[in-house]
Amino acid sequence: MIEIRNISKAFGKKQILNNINLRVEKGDLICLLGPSGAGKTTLIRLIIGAINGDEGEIYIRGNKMPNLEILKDIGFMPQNEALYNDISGLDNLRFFGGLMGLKGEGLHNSIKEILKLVNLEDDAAKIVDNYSGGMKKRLSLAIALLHDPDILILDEPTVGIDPVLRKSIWQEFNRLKENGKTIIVSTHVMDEVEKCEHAAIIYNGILIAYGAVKDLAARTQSGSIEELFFTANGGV
Ligand SMILES: Nc1ncnc2c1ncn2[C@@H]1O[C@H](COP(=O)(O)OP(=O)(O)OP(=O)(O)O)[C@@H](O)[C@H]1O
Repeated sequence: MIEIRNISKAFGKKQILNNINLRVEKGDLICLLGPSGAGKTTLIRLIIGAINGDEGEIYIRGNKMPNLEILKDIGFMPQNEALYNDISGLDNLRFFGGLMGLKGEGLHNSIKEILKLVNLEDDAAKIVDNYSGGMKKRLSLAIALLHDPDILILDEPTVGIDPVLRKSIWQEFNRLKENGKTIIVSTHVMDEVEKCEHAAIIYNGILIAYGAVKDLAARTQSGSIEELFFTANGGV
């Protein structure tokens, strides 16, 4: 479904990603886990074709990225929200929904459903400038989900979101996965990994481990994925 082949990327003299190979099957929910600066966002930007790799290729459904047709079927949530701050949350949803080809009753119903999911029903009419960080994050997630894409690529979607809502959002990711969506979620929070089926662990631009979360944890003495980082860091 999503195939990352031999991807390397440097910014200036700094090598950010080193020969990453990763295959994500349809209907998988995978976590890109890595400490801050590991290269997760860079890998995500490469997957959606926002930047080019120095080496390697990315294929989605057999199509080499970037590909405009495939992009339409991706719901992307950037780490730093790309929202219009001087209009309401509702108008942001209407605008982005329109860009994605939704209109009329379909758009209205999708917005209604999604506002419920991210718990923004009561705040939808407020100007986004007056939203808290968590509310902006939720609106950004709503925009990514609005057109019901087959593929979701979410860069740290739950940062700044309270634990109760975080739980319900993860339940929703699992429900979407059960409905056949393919989801890539980046995080640096260990406990979120356990909610994923597979995890790709990135450390200093290198994919140090990839597999089923249970298998990865079983590889370590403590049974915790965190230990993989300590091992990668020479046991420090
Ligand atoms: N456009 C750019 N130009 C130069 N350096 C960049 C650029 N984008 C990212 N970097 C550098 O690449 C490295 C990896 O950044 P990236 O944002 O991919 O990490 P990350 O794993 O997503 O981190 P975080 O969890 O903090 O978001 C960092 O050292 C960052 O400073």
